[in-house]
Amino acid sequence: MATKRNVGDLKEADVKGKRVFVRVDLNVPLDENLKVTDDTRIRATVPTIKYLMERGARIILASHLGRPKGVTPKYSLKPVVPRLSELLGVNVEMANDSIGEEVEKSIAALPNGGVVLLENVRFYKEEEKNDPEFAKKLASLADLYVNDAFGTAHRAHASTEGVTKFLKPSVAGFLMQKELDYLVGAVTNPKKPFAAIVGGSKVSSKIGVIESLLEKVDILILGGGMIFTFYKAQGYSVGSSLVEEDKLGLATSLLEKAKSKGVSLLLPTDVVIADKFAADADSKIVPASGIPDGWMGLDIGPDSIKTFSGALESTKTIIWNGPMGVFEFEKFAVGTEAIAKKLADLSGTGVTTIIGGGDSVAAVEKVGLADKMSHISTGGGASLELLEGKSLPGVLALDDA
Ligand SMILES: Nc1ncnc2c1ncn2[C@@H]1O[C@H](COP(=O)(O)OP(=O)(O)OP(=O)(O)O)[C@@H](O)[C@H]1O
Ligand SMILES: O=C(O)[C@H](O)COP(=O)(O)O
Repeated sequence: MATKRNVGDLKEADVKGKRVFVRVDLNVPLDENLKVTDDTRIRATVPTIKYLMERGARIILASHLGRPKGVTPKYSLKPVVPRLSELLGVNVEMANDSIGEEVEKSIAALPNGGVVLLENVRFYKEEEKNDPEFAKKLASLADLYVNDAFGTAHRAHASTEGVTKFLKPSVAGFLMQKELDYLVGAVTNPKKPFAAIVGGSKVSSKIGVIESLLEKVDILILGGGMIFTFYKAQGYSVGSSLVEEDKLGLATSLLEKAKSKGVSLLLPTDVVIADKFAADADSKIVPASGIPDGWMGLDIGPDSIKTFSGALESTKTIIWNGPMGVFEFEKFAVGTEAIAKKLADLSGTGVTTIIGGGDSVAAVEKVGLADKMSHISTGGGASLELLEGKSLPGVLALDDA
């Protein structure tokens, strides 16, 4: 199925005085005191909401938080309200539910430019079941639908998909549009040479992405825990590094596929190994073929950083998904941070750099380089599915442009 990109535009809609149902992804991390620890997703919703406020819309925000089974106070969206209100410069009203009479009353009393946040839609099991009756109840709250929840667009749930059957027009918000422009745009029509960097823990979770990218890229760089499955498939000893024994054949066939497609597939030539999986492990640098028994590879080595950086210099578009090593341990974050710095430098020279969600975003943020990249996705699972070439139900459900 082709990935849809040309979706209905919010700017075409007449919103003054209208009740606008905006699905956002406010699924943010909270600490044990229910304080928001990363407000990226809250900040990312602001342009769409402010646009609607400025045009006198009456804004109904809906989101999920976590994966609650029924009504669960620790998954309430209340902790999001202070930061959201601060960013928008208005007092966002918190509803005590996502459907029902009380909610309808709050919406009826909402002035033009006012904002109400509904309670976690996943407090109803009907949300994830994409129950049409629940979707209809959500739809009845509003006059039009805006989906700005890119991070949840891979879920066919009542508030992301079902609701569009009962509420028209159904258009994309600005964040959704930006994510599609970068992630679909770059992959379908990249400025060449086009490179992808894929890391993370396991090859099994990235098979779809690697296979899909092999059809499009000129250079594919692999790092992270998955490289040891490739090494073992080539006959190297890998000590106690992470290996997926049942994926050795797959690794070989991916290497062959790259060759037949003329893709330059780069594996690290040296690795940083550790005597245990710990922040304070003893470590040393060895060639890829020289990992002794009892040691495990936790990062790419300096020669690999040099080779990868050199290869990236010739490119015009780079997509990165998944860290190069166990970046949560300072000692093994060097490779990931070096790649982040390289991408930040290349962005400054006009290369399009896209960070496709998940842990690589956390790594880029940790080193303070997020604002240097062309685009940082707010979606983990959603961006992976897009890079795999899949269509997202929350996008398919929107009106065509
Ligand atoms: N050599 C390694 N050995 C073991 N684990 C590793 C290694 N290199 C990276 N990792 C781990 O991989 C994890 C990230 O893998 P994952 O596949 O989840 O990445 P991601 O795609 O960025 O995240 P998401 O799945 O959320 O999109 C990190 O926690 C990191 O510590
Ligand atoms: O964080 C995410 O990936 C999205 O908010 C979707 O959440 P989910 O994986 O619980 O559906």
